[in-house]
Amino acid sequence: AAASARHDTALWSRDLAFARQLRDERSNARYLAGVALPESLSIVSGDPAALAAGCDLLVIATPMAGLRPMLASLREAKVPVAWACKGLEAAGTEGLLGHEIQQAVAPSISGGVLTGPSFALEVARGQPTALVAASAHAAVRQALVQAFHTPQLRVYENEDLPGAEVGGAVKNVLAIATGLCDGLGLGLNARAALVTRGLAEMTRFGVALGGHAETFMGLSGLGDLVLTATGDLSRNRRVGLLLAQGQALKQALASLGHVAEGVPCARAVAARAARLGVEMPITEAVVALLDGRVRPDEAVRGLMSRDPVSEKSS
Ligand SMILES: NC(=O)C1=CN([C@@H]2O[C@H](COP(=O)(O)OP(=O)(O)OC[C@H]3O[C@@H](n4cnc5c(N)ncnc54)[C@H](O)[C@@H]3O)[C@@H](O)[C@H]2O)C=CC1
Ligand SMILES: O=C(CO)COP(=O)(O)O
Repeated sequence: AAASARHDTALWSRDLAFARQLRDERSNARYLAGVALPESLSIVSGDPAALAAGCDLLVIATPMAGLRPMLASLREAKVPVAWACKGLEAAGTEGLLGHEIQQAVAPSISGGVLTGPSFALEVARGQPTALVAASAHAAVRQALVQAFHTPQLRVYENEDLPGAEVGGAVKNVLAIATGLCDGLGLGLNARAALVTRGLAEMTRFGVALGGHAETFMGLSGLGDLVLTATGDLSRNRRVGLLLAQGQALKQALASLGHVAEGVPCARAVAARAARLGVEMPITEAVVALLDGRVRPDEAVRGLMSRDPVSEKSS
C-alpha cells in the first residue's frame, strides 16, 4: 500500500479466498483495522513466479517461516528481491539469516532487506516512518528507495545486510524481555538497562556474523529496538507482558492471535550464538522462560545476579 500511490503495485496472497475478500472489502480488518486499501493497489493470487515476470521489484512480507519457500519460488527472478522478514530461521534448522537462506536457495538473485522501526499500522496510516534498505547490491537499495521513499516514509540505504538483519531479529527477542520487565513492574531503570545491555548483546552477535558495529546504532538496530521494546503495538513486547501475568507460552500466543517472531527466533539466536561462542545472557534468559525452565521473576533475577563484569568487555 505504501508504494501504490506512485507505482503500479500488486499485493500477492497465497490464499485465493483471502485475496478475493481483500478485493471485495478493500480493507484487512484483522491486521490493519480502520485502514482502507488504496484503490490503486491490485490484489492478486496464483503462481508467484509467473506473476513476478514483468515486475521491477519484488518484496516478500511473510513471517520468517515463509521466506525460504518464497525465495525458492522466485529463484529465477531477474529483478531485485527484498524481504521484510525479521528473524533467523527457526530452531531445528541452522538458524540462518535471510541473506543466507537466499544464498542457499536462490543464489542468482540480487536480494536485500527492508527493515527498521515501522509498526505496520502506523505506516499504513501514513504516519512518519524511517526505514533502511540494506543490500550489497546498489540496484536493490535504489529500487527500494525509488519504490517507497516519500515525505512520510524515508528510506536510508545501507550496504551492511547482515548487520541490518541481525538488528531486526534480535530486537524481537529483547522486546519479549522488556515486556516481561514492564509486566513485572520492575521500573524504568530496569527497562533502560535491558535495552542498553540488549544492544550490546545484539552488537556482539551481529559483528560475529559479519555485521558492522555502527549499523547497530542506526535505525535497524537501536531504532527498532527502542520502538519494539517500548511500543505497545509490538506483538513481541505483548508476549512478554502476558508471560509476566503468569500465562503459559501457549496461552500467551493464543491470546495474542498473531505471529511473534521473537519466540522461534530466541531459540535460534541462542543456538547460533552458542556455536559462535558469543555470550547472550538476555536471550538465554528469554529462552529459559519460553521453555518453561524458569518463572518470570526467576528469569529476571538470573540476569541481575550475574557476576560483575566491565561494561566495555561484555
Ligand atoms: N507487522 C509489523 O508491524 C512488521 C512486521 N515485520 C516483519 O515482517 C514479517 C511479516 O510480519 P507480518 O506481516 O506482521 O506477519 P503476518 O502474520 O501478518 O503474515 C503476513 C502474511 O504472510 C502470510 N504467510 C504466512 N506464512 C506464509 C508462507 N509460508 N508463504 C506465503 N505467505 C505466508 C500470512 O498468511 C499473512 O497474510 C515478520 O518477519 C515481521 O517481523 C517488519 C516490520 C513491521
Ligand atoms: O518489527 C516491528 C516494528 O518495527 C513489529 O514488531 P512486532 O513484530 O513485535 O509487532
